[in-house]
Amino acid sequence: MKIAAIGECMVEFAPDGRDGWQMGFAGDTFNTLWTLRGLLPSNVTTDYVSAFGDDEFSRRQLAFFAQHHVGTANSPHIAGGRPGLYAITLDGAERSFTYWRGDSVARRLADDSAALAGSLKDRKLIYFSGITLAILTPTSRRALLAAVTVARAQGSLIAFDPNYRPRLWPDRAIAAAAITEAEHVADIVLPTFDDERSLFDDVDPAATGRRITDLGVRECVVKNGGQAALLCHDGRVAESPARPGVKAVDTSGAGDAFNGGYLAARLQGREPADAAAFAHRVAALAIGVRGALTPFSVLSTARE
Ligand SMILES: O=C(O)C(=O)C[C@H](O)[C@H](O)CO
Repeated sequence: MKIAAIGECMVEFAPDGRDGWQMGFAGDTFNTLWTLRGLLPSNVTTDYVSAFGDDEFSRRQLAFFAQHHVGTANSPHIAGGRPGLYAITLDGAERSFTYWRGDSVARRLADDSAALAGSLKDRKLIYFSGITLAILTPTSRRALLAAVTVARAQGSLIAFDPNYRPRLWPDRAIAAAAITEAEHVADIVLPTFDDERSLFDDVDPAATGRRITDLGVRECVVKNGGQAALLCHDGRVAESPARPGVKAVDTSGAGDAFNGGYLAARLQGREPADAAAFAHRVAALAIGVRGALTPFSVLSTARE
């Protein structure tokens, strides 16, 4: 089995708990792919599709990928390019992000459409997000959606998290239009209710689920922080309760880890309700560690 995620992995500065920072690598779609890598058998080919630079930070990033058996398929490696950077600040365990990513090399991930098509070929699962869309020019965004559409027609399962980050978009209407367009080519949509409320004025998770399934999406799980997620599948709607009494250290990447847990379980043939319960368990592990990535040794404790 071959899976891929498309997007931007940045250099991450996460609070180290002693008034300093620890450096790592993270980015929403990478966090989800990482979770899949940690949960799925080692013979699953796992590629992160992006664009990479050639500076010291790019070299370290690629070494980090290689060390964890994450490939880069046909992603372009661009001379002079460098990764974006973000820092996590915490208010208690609740995270917020500061970015330095205006000229990050990942913005060029769809410039070479032949390379992109090659990277997406023969994938069981392709995962991308609203952040992937937000970092691209309108032309590159069209190229990306065209490539995903072709891959879907050839049999890939497409999963998408709208992951709305207002600061990355020129305005709300452009974000709403691009995200809705992506949902039209997705089989599984994994939104977070707070994002959807601020982008689409949804009144509750049920409204989010309805709006997305009305587009023809067969499977949608609306995450809602520490509360129950809403599972909409084949016309049925059910709540998936969150785990009680989870102690949070850093909520960064919780939704991404949930997505990774959900998709890993679905790829292994588990039913949506079972997959969502598993995903809550994985997300609970993710918020117990600093930074957006959960070590594989911790992820392995999510399995029964
Ligand atoms: O906000 C982004 O663009 C990121 O990818 C940083 C974080 O790792 C991610 O948002 C966590 O969900």
